[in-house]
Amino acid sequence: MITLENVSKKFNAFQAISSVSLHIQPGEIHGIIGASGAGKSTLLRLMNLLEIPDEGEVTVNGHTLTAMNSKQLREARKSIGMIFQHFNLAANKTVYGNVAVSLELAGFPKKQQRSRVMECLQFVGLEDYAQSYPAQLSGGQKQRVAIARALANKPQVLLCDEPTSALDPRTTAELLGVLEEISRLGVTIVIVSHEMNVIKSICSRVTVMADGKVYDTIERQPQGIVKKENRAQYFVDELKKDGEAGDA
Ligand SMILES: Nc1ncnc2c1ncn2[C@@H]1O[C@H](COP(=O)(O)OP(=O)(O)OP(=O)(O)O)[C@@H](O)[C@H]1O
Repeated sequence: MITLENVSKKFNAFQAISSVSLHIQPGEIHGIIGASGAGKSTLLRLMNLLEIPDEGEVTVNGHTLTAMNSKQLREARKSIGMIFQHFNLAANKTVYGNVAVSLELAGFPKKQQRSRVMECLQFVGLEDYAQSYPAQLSGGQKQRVAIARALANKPQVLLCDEPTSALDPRTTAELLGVLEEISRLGVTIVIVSHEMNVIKSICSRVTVMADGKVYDTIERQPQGIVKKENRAQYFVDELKKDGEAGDA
């Protein structure tokens, strides 16, 4: 679904990505993990050409993005959604407006916009918040709006850059559940995270990055998402665990 062939990227003299080749299969949830500065976010941004590689080829769903002109690239990007750590919502637009704008930019037929926006908000459980503004929402709800926006154009690929890093553990688990549902729709998901529990819970293949290179790619059985019904108890349980480790 996504193929990088010998992709490199420099920022001034700094080699952020060095000749990376990677193949992400259709329908998988692929994790990218590594130390801070290893090049994870840059690698993700190379997959939709938010960063233009200095060398190498990027192909998504059979289309070589690196061979496209800007008009062709705009068209190809409709099939690639993206979400970010800090949600990147427009503060002056309602929840509805934030989702609608991605349809407008993509030239989606006006008459069908309303039903598509509401369908996406329903998918993420926010249909009652259509007229709210981002400032009125929790972090988890904001990320759901960002997901609804990313899904509006029915992408085949969803790129996620540290999607849960600003969220508490319970909200993280709920968000990962939403990503699993999206995966079940057949969308290929790539998720950059420095949180090992996030990667372990939903990823079936994981690329470990180090110094701008692929250190290894691991196939694994996702552990599943541990959902805690009682948010306060989650914190108590975690703190007690730490105490036990200290006593040992
Ligand atoms: N636009 C940019 N201009 C200059 N340097 C950059 C730019 N973007 C990234 N870098 C540098 O490239 C390296 C890789 O950055 P990247 O954000 O991809 O790493 P990361 O593994 O995602 O790190 P983190 O987990 O801290 O977000 C870092 O040293 C970073 O400072």
